[in-house]
This record gives sequence, C-alpha cells and structure tokens, in this order.
Amino acid sequence: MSHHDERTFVMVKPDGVQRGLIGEIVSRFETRGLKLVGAKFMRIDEELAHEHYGEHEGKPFFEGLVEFITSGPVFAMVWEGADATRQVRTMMGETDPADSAPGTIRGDLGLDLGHNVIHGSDHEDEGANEREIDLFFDDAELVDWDLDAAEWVYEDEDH
Ligand SMILES: Nc1ncnc2c1ncn2[C@@H]1O[C@H](COP(=O)(O)OP(=O)(O)OP(=O)(O)O)[C@@H](O)[C@H]1O
Repeated sequence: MSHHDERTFVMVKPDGVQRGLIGEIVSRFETRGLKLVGAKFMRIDEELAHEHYGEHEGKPFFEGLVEFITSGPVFAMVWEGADATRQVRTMMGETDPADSAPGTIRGDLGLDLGHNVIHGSDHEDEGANEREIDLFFDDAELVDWDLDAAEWVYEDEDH
C-alpha cells in the first residue's frame, strides 16, 4: 500500500445479493482501478447490526434497518486505492436512489431508500473506514497483493 492509498469498507446489502448484483458491483470497482483486498459472503447477526448501525439507534427507521440488514446474506468487501473512501461514495450515489445520478450504483440499480443495494464507509466521518473494516474483518483476512504483476496495472508514482 503506497502512502496515498487507503482502504474502505463496502458491502452489498441483502437486496443487492438477492437480486444477483454482487458481480455487477464488484466489476464496477475493479474496472475503476480499485484493488480488492478482502471479501466475505456472510450473514450479519443482531449484535453486529447494532454495532454497525449504532449511530442510527433511536431513529424511527432503526428497527426496520436492523431487520433488513439481518434478513439475508451480505457481501462484505475491503477495497484499496487512492482516496478510496470518497471514490466509492461518489460511485455509490446518494443515500436515496431517487436522488442518485444515472451512472452511479444506486442511480442505476437502487430501488428505494430502504433498498439501496450497497453500503460504503462515510468519507466525512473521520476513521469510519478503519472502524468498519475492523468490525467486519480480522487482519489475517486482508490480503496483500505484493505482486510485480500488479505494478504495471496499477501505476503508482512510488514505482
Ligand atoms: N429515513 C429513512 N428511512 C428508511 N431507511 C433509511 C432512512 N434513512 C436512512 N435509511 C437507511 O439507513 C442506511 C444508513 O443511513 P445513512 O444516513 O448512514 O446513509 P448512507 O451512509 O448513505 O448509507 P449507508 O450507511 O448504508 O452507506 C441507508 O443506507 C438507508 O438504507
């Protein structure tokens, strides 16, 4: 990982998994030049849901949000690249698919606010990316590419 790279947490939510959108979503980040360093197909239990969405506790949509995120499998990922957290948020679009521009993931694939197919760490919340990566992944599950072959694909001023 070079000095300006960072890692961010991204997750295809249960609606995206159920609709068969994992491949489409992974493909968008791959072709945008981000590097996949971790991925896990999993169920989120109540405890993890409360930790992950703790900031929304007490809001009227909280219980529904927990019920939704625990309702089926999710595809959790860690992506790495220059300014990765902000890049991913830009590619995702707005929280509400109705406000998201065509070309963004939610603008193209999202159905409504409760079914917006993807989560990505908030780039305006300092350290949210690292906190969420730690919440979902053990260090040993994150993979260093460290391949010569990767260097010509991902041009880097350090090389
Ligand atoms: N008013 C609402 N009614 C129903 N669901 C909501 C509402 N506001 C937010 N949500 C759901 O809660 C999630 C978290 O809300 P937040 O404001 O953190 O949006 P976000 O950061 O764009 O989304 P995410 O955290 O999933 O990436 C949203 O993705 C959405 O699915």
